[in-house]
Amino acid sequence: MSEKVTVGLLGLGVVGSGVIKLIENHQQKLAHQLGCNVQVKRVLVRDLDKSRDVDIEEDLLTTNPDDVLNDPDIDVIVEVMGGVNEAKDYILKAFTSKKHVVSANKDLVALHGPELQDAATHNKCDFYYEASVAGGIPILRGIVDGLSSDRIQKVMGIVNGTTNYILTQMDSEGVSYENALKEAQELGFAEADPTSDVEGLDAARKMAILGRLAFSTPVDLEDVEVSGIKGIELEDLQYGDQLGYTMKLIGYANFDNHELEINVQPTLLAKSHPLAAVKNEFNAVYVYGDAVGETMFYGPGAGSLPTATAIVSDVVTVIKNMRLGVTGNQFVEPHFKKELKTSDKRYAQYYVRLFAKDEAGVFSTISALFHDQDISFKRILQTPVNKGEVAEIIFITHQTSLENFQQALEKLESLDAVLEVKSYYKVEGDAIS
Ligand SMILES: NC(=O)C1=CN([C@@H]2O[C@H](COP(=O)(O)OP(=O)(O)OC[C@H]3O[C@@H](n4cnc5c(N)ncnc54)[C@H](OP(=O)(O)O)[C@@H]3O)[C@@H](O)[C@H]2O)C=CC1
Ligand SMILES: N[C@@H](CC=O)C(=O)O
Repeated sequence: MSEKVTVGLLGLGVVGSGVIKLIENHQQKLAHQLGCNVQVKRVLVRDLDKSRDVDIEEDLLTTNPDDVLNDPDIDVIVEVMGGVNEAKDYILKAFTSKKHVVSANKDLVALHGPELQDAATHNKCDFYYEASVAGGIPILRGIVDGLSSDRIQKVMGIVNGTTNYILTQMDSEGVSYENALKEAQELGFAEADPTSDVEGLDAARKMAILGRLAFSTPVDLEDVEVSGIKGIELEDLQYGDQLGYTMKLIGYANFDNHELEINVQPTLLAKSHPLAAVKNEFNAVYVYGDAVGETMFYGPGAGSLPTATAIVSDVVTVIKNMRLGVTGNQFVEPHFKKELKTSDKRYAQYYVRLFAKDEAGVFSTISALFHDQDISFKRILQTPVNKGEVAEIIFITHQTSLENFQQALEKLESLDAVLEVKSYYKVEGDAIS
């Protein structure tokens, strides 16, 4: 193998700048472990005149993708431009030109990962995308290599740094939702359009990728039920806190008997739960395997250098494969068929907050209604508001099927005494009361 391996970069934003810095700053270590230098040869950007967060020779930059994709000297393409269609085209072109690809693009991998993998295999190229899930945490390697001998049953994670940052800032610093989001954007955690962060879609994409790899089953993005953090009110965080819970946007995937439950939703976690301690832009993924039991992977889930670490580590793997004359990937050939779990088989506890007329017997009516659905309450708070005319009632249920909970909720909303069901969230773990 030659004395240097050349990289073509597609994108020089938050992550791309980190890749340049990391390759430069760790050149000695990289050369030592690889026996060759790693050099970035061309960089695709949209705007040549934009000021950059990194020192880079001007003539490395280009707005013509062919300058990168058709350069015969470039061995590895690093795609950190984001978006779906153009990025997909460029990656397919790279494979056709027999170039290996490393990508951070979860939007693309969640939607077209299997197709891109097929193209990579067909062209005998590597395709790695560690940075697409949980930024700097080597979770895909952890699952595909570290736990390859085990049968993974459950994956639960905080996989979006932006929403975790917002919830932490709202909860512990009393910062408003809008200001916390602005800070997350300024710090470079949020996507170019942060809607996908706050509406849970970014986390859903990561859960689709995790689900595929953890359970060796095909998981489509549409399989993931999603709700985001937009509607969460400060009151829910405060009542949650009072009851011993912390609000987190949780990605949840469970696979047993070929039945898959996979979703992303705001969840009240018992403060004793290991994921409850994960703050700000940090991510953590909890993996439960048949043999290993509980494991947790923790670290920065977004940001320039943490994400660059995952990317450059993928580049190192590619170069090691080149040296060995083999190709590799993060892919696990799906060998289990799956059905999505129906609501009668999905069990959880729930938090409900509602306003009701503050009249005699109202709470026993509500409790009887839930009892009829086989649901009992484990914690209750009741506060008079509006000079005692209205009661704000908060309760947490014991475990119930989603089907029973949804039916109870529907009946609750039609009760005369109930003025408004304000919010309801899944609850995970047991708070110490
Ligand atoms: N930010 C983060 O913490 C993380 C991001 N990711 C993923 O990494 C990828 C990059 O994210 P990030 O660095 O934050 O994004 P940025 O928006 O900061 O950077 C995107 C870069 O790509 C260039 N670019 C975008 N579209 C085109 C195009 N059509 N043609 C040429 N150049 C283009 C932009 O050029 P120009 O600068 O000229 O505008 C810019 O340099 C995304 O897929 C993201 O989801 C993954 C993990 C963490
Ligand atoms: N916007 C994403 C960036 C990393 O994937 C996040 O906030 O986690």
